[in-house]
Amino acid sequence: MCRGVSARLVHDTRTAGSTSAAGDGERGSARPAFTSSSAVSAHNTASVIVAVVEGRGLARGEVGMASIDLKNPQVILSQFADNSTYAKVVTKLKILTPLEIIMSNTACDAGNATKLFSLITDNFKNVTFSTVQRKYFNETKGLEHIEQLCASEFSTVLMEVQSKYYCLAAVAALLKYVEFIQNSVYAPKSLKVCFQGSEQTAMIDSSSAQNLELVTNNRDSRNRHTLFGILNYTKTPGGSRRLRSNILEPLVDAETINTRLDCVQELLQDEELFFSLQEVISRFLDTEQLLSVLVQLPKQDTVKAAESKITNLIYLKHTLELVDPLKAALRSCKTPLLKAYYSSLEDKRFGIILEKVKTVINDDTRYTKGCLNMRTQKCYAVRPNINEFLDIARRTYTEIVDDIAGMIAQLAEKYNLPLKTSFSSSRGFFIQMNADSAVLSNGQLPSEFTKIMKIKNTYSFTSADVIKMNERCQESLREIYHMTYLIVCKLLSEVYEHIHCLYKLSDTVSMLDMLLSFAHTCTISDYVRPEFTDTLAIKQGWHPILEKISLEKPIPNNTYLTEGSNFVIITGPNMSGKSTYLKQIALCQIMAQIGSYVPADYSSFRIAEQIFTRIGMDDDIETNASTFMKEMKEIAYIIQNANDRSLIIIDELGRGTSTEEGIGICYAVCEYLLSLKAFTLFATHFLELCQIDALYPNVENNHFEVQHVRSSTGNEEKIAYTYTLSKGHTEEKNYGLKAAEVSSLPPSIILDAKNITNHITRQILQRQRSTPETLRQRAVYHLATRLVQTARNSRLDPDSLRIYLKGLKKKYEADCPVFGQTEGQL
Ligand SMILES: Nc1ncnc2c1ncn2[C@@H]1O[C@H](COP(=O)(O)OP(=O)(O)OP(=O)(O)O)[C@@H](O)[C@H]1O
Repeated sequence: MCRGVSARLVHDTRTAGSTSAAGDGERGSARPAFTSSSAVSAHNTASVIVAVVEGRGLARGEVGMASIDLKNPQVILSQFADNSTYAKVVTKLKILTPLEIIMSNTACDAGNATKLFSLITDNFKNVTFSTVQRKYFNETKGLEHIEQLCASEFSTVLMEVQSKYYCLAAVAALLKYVEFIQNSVYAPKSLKVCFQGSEQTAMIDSSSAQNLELVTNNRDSRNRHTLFGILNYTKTPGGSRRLRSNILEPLVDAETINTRLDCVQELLQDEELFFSLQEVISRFLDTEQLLSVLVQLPKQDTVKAAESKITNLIYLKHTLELVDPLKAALRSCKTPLLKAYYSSLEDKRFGIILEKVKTVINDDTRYTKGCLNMRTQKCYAVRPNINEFLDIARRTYTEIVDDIAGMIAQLAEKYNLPLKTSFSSSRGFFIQMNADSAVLSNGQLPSEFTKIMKIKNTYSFTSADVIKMNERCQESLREIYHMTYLIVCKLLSEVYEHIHCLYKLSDTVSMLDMLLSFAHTCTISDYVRPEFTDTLAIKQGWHPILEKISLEKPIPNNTYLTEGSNFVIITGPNMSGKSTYLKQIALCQIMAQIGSYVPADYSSFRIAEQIFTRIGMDDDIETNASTFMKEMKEIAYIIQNANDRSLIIIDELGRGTSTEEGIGICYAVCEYLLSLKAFTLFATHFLELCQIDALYPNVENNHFEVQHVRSSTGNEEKIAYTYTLSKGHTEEKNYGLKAAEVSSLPPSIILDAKNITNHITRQILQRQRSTPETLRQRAVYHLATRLVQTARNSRLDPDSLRIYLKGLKKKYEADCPVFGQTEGQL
């Protein structure tokens, strides 16, 4: 075991289960030198293995990744330059939710872990972590693997990756590792391989995904009150996986998003299409997993491997038989994407495979629920007269099953008890009896019965004879499976060349499932189709998760951000609705960018390339970071990564330090963000910050209104929340003190606090009152930015536009220096 890893594992108090051995890892030789910590994965359903490798020396920071889903035979390669926080690597890994991460042993050589190694092991404490000798990260081998394993329709990926050494090195180690743990190899030309840079999707860092409760609820991980939970009406595992990954990585291409939205619209308008499609889609099994097993060639023929291949052939037949009904459901569709899916189903290979399958498999063999039913289907899957020994073995099996039933009937007669023959995959055949309808002598079952269990009012037990018969039954079943397996393998080898059409099918099914799910959500709540422009405008939008949680519909609010007004400060007393409003905007933006309708009366979005949030949460006890340090880290991350196309949500900043310092930090951060054209929404309790609009005319102040209601006695005043956003900053003063009054603080302290607060407020306001000069600058700025926008929207040719904009800049820069800076890139 690599010392670095073992040291860490002891430190992390994780169980260290080593499987290390030397050797070159070739087939038949000693195992490759893999070192693994056997920490149980938190994600029981996780099935993705990821290999990560980083360049050395000058290439440090260049990261290659390769992942494969054991339930979906798709290899995803990526390579990118990351900064010193390795935010991209961590975000990508969080999205993949790996079962296991593998890295080179040199990443933790002699206890000297690289920064990337430490970051990954710290961030993914519940994920199994393994190291592999560096020699397996071999880019030449990686390229060979891809050439050999990639299905021909995806082979253009070779052009994309042939000079991307790090992702090729990662894939070499990954495939070697999978061969080792699965004891199987992938069939030649069977894998879907694709390259994903980090550009085609919007980036949402992992803490923003957590703040916004995109896929996991912060209080209870099983709670469905997340964006994923409210959008997930999918019927297949593939559809649900697709929805989840889309939420975490929304699209950035408006055209693609609009083609999805067209489909959702058609599904909403055509009820028959919606219901017929939903009915067919819900009959599909996990097509991706099916493909995964079909393309793996076991290195040893075990009964388990045989049984699973037969099951998968039955699933394959079931899946192929759904192609025609799916086509029929899509026949009259109108939108381009649905039409494209319809044409993809016209692929002749579906028919060819099904015909071949039917020459060997009985027509009435199908996927059924219940383990005994499925066992019978597997036994009789192959047509009679293909192998006479198989036919004999099946007759024997039937006789044994009949004998067991006869034997239990005889026992029932002998003891005059209502005995039933039952079956479970773990016990095989056994006896069951309803306790209420049985009369037992001495209240005891006859001594012949063993392994007695009673659950509620049902007894389960067996007898020595039944056990013996079960063994005979298993023996004949093994024979049947073995002979069937040989026939199935021959059949599969004949259909392999056509099997890649299933990649298209699984893609079609998961996408249709996700789009149906979006349409389904709209039938439950009144969502609207979003538009994509240069403006973020939401009319009467509401928080989609709050709508599900609360009994009444949330109070809707408007949002408006545009280039000339791209920074909104939001103020209001505690509990007035600021955080909810901020999260609602980010959630609507994500919903729009995945092709879903959004909770609003009207909505228009500017595509966001990155969505950042800094939302005040409790201290992170786990990482022992103080509130303040956590805030600083999060804000530093935003500053390092934000660009002109970002959406930035900041919910309070500078809380963990003194007020003056807090205001200072907020002010400096705002000024930096104001130098970008990003859309920023900033909620704060520091009312001093609202004065920044005097200097920066692209800043808008909004606040949440509250009302003051007198109690019936007229002695007390209470705050009533309206959750309604209004222009300007809040006029509410000392609401913290009002909250303190309700607490048990002594009245003398509250009185002192009020006096001191009033004094400081007067001083600050005097210093910051707007001068006539700043008011004039604001007016000039508004006029100039409006002129810029009008010119941009006009049909001026690029040269004339450039000259006109230059002229504007020259004319207004002297009167309003801020205009010169913010519109400097005219
Ligand atoms: N638009 C709305 N409609 C109905 N209820 C709302 C709305 N917005 C917020 N609420 C309710 O008010 C509660 C408090 O809202 P929120 O946490 O957003 O306030 P806040 O202003 O951020 O408070 P603080 O400043 O203390 O963080 C929410 O939990 C929610 O139940």
